[in-house]
Amino acid sequence: MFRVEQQSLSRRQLLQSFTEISSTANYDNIFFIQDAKKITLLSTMAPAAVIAPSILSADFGSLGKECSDTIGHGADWLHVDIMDGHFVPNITFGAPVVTKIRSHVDRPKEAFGKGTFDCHMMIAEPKKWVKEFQKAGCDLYCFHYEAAINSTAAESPEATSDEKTNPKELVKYIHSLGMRAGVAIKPGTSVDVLFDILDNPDKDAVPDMALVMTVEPGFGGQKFMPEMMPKVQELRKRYPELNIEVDGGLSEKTIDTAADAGANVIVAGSAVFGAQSPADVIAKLREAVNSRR
Ligand SMILES: O=C(CO)[C@@H](O)[C@H](O)COP(=O)(O)O
Repeated sequence: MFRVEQQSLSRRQLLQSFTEISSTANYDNIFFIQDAKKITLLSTMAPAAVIAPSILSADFGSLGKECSDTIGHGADWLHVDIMDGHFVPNITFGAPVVTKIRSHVDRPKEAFGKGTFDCHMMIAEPKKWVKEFQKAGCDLYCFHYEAAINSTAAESPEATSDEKTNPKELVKYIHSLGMRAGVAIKPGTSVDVLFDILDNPDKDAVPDMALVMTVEPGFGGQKFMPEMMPKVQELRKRYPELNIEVDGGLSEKTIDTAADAGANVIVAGSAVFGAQSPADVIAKLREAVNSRR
């Protein structure tokens, strides 16, 4: 008869026999299925910190160099804010600029590796631009739930469609083009909308990351909204291994609140690009997250 058991004292020794487990595993969150003969590991560890500076706060006059310098300062990913002036009241840049800056940063060697371009698509028609951004070198295409459900399912800027975009189908489409997928929610959107998307038994349709906005999307340098933390806590409770990204107002002052709630992917624009030592800020943000694993 199988039973699920949470080990206490012997947990660490037990885990050391699983050679594939890293020595930094969070031993508190590990569950096993155990019977007389065998013990099977069910769940490993909370995901490690990922620091993703938002290049919205970089010097756009030398964006390529800003990107390579930021990776050199220890950033894991670059958070690339794409704004269309419709979904948000600001405009940044499109795929041609992403193509140019991509050549300044080595492509990640593995999924979610160093150099990942985390494209945060604050655009009204997310399905239309998937192929363009894939060609430009985007690794992780993160669209807004609110934009998807209010937009059409046309697959290119030239195409038209009356059909509405289904977020699950959009995730599948992004995956089919070899990218990772993220789904973002604005401050006014309930976290509940993500559960149906994340609980899908069709794994191709399940996003690789959830982004909880901690400011209204559109501009850098805004004040962090701690009232968004219950959304992060709920996601972390339900999905211990999910990449949960927070974006807006993250700094050395607010990181503890976000890390306590369970966020592991930290976007920071003005805090990194406005710092005397971006490397120190990146290291402190990372330490705050990893110290809670
Ligand atoms: O998506 C956005 C704004 O819409 C963010 O990525 C900001 O660029 C973050 O900037 P800071 O709040 O960290 O300065």
